[in-house]
This record gives sequence, structure tokens and C-alpha cells, in this order.
Amino acid sequence: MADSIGIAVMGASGRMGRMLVETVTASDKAHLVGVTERPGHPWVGRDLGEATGGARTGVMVHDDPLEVIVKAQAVIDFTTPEATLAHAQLTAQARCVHVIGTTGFTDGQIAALDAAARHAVIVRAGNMSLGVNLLVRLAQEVAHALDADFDVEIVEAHHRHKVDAPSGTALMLGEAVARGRGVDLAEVSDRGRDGMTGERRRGDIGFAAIRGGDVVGEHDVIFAGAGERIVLRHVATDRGIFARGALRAALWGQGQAPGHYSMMSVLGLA
Ligand SMILES: NC(=O)C1=CN([C@@H]2O[C@H](COP(=O)(O)OP(=O)(O)OC[C@H]3O[C@@H](n4cnc5c(N)ncnc54)[C@H](O)[C@@H]3O)[C@@H](O)[C@H]2O)C=CC1
Ligand SMILES: O=C(O)C1=N[C@H](C(=O)O)C[C@H](O)C1
Repeated sequence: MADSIGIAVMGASGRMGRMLVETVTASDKAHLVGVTERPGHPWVGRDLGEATGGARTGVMVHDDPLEVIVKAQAVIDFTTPEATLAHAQLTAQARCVHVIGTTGFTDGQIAALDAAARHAVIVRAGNMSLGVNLLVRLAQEVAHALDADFDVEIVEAHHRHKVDAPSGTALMLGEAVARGRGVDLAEVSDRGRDGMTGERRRGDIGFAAIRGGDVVGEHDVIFAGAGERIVLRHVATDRGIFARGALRAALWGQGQAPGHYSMMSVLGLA
């Protein structure tokens, strides 16, 4: 285990938490040093393996994040914005790499993460997959090549349990299009059309969200012009792509200077 880094997974019973535990456990570059769940969760105080109906692992489920952060070289966090913010205070104090997959932050919450990143390495992305991060780059280039004669619409679909919209990925794609056009997304973002909306405003970037069933995550960036349409699409069929990206970020973060990084840096696309 000399070269293996110790990882803590927050929110271990979640859809992503389970996938992260599996991915870290299977890795020869990292090992699990602890996991957490929210206070009151039935897994708290139990052995992780037994909680999932398997054999004992010796890894206990804690509801106190500090218990696991002090043992970890990297924390992987796909929980809620409030929990992630609380974790960021502790990872900054412990100088521990904090990989954040959580989405749905307010601008104020992101500013708080910027402050924590003055002391520790934070890698945060609304989508940790290689494919989506490449799509972000492509969307920026296509937006740069086209003018506002092409209307941009970002359409995303997710499972029925997702609580935030637009998705973190849709916002990454919107930011990329805005960057490509040299505009501020906040000035041109058009979300949640309903009723007598009036005609589409030239240059707006539209967002639409579909929720249903067990859709892992699908994103289209549509450039709609007169007589033609370009559609850039990513379809996720397995949450393993996000977990593998998060583990890669945790390994990449070791030895980096404090800062608030994205997956673009991890993947060498920055
Ligand atoms: N960046 C990326 O690549 C991806 C990001 N996500 C994001 O990750 C987040 C989680 O997604 P899911 O796993 O689908 O949700 P989930 O609801 O299945 O899991 C979240 C887990 O966090 C736990 N939790 C809540 N508060 C906690 C606390 N204070 N301490 C410890 N655990 C706590 C919950 O009990 C739950 O088990 C969402 O924001 C989602 O959008 C999801 C997939 C990929
Ligand atoms: O909640 C999810 O499931 C996902 N969330 C991320 C997002 O908000 O974009 C990434 C992925 O699409 C799955």
C-alpha cells in the first residue's frame, strides 16, 4: 500500500457513494480509509460491508466527517451543497484534497468553496466524465465558430430522484458556449419557459430539463440555425464514468498547489 492513497467517501449509501466505494475498493492506486452518511442514517455506526449485506470490511460508517477526513489524503464528495460546504471547512484545515461532484450550488456557496481553496486543493466539476469534459471543449469551439444566427438550446435528462435543475453538466455546457461567444452566461441564460414567453431573444442560451425513470444522464447542445441544426450529445449509461473521473482527480490532486480546479486540469484539457 506504499503508493496507494487513502480515500474517504462521503455519502456512501447514495447512488454515487456506492459506485465510489466500489471503484476505490477495486483500485490498486487507492484504498478506502473511511466513509460517512448523514446523521440519523441507518448505516451510521455499522460496518460498511455489513450495511450493504456483505462481509465485514473493517470500514465503519461515521456521521462525523472529521473522523474520516483526518485519516484521508483525499475526500470524494457527492452529497448535497450544504454537506459539501461543511466538509470543505474541514478538508481545508486538514490540507486534504477535496474532490467535489455535488451539484446545485448557489453563487454564494461557490464563493465559500473559493475561500476554502485558498488553503487546500479542491477539484470540482458538475460532471467528472472524460466524455462530457471533451464535449464542453467542443461546445466552446462550435460556439466560437458560429454567431448568434444559431440559437443555442441545452437539453438535459435525468432520473426521477434528481433534485437540482438545470444539471451541473448543463450549466458547464452553458458556460462553455458563453465563453465561446465571449458573453456572460448570467446575462443570456433563459430557463423555464412557461406561458406567453414572447419570441426567443437573439443570443440567449436556453435550458430545458427532463426528469424520469432511471436515466443516468443525457445532454444535448443544440445549435439551431436557418435550414440546419448541429446537435452535440453525450449519453451516460453507467455511473462508473463519474466515479473513475473522481478517483483520477483524487490522485491528480496529490502534491498540487492549493486552488479550485476543474476536471479540465485533471484531464490536461485546460
Ligand atoms: N459531478 C458528477 O460527475 C456527478 C455529480 N452528481 C451529483 O452528486 C450528488 C449526489 O448524487 P446521487 O448520488 O445521485 O444522490 P443520492 O441522494 O443518491 O446520494 C447523496 C448521499 O449523500 C448523503 N448525505 C446527505 N447529507 C450528508 C451529510 N451531511 N454527510 C454525509 N452524507 C450525506 C445522503 O444521505 C445520500 O446517501 C448530486 O448533487 C448529483 O447531481 C451525480 C453524478 C455525477
Ligand atoms: O444527479 C445526477 O445523477 C447527475 N448529476 C450531474 C449533473 O448535475 O450534471 C452529472 C450527471 O449528469 C448525473
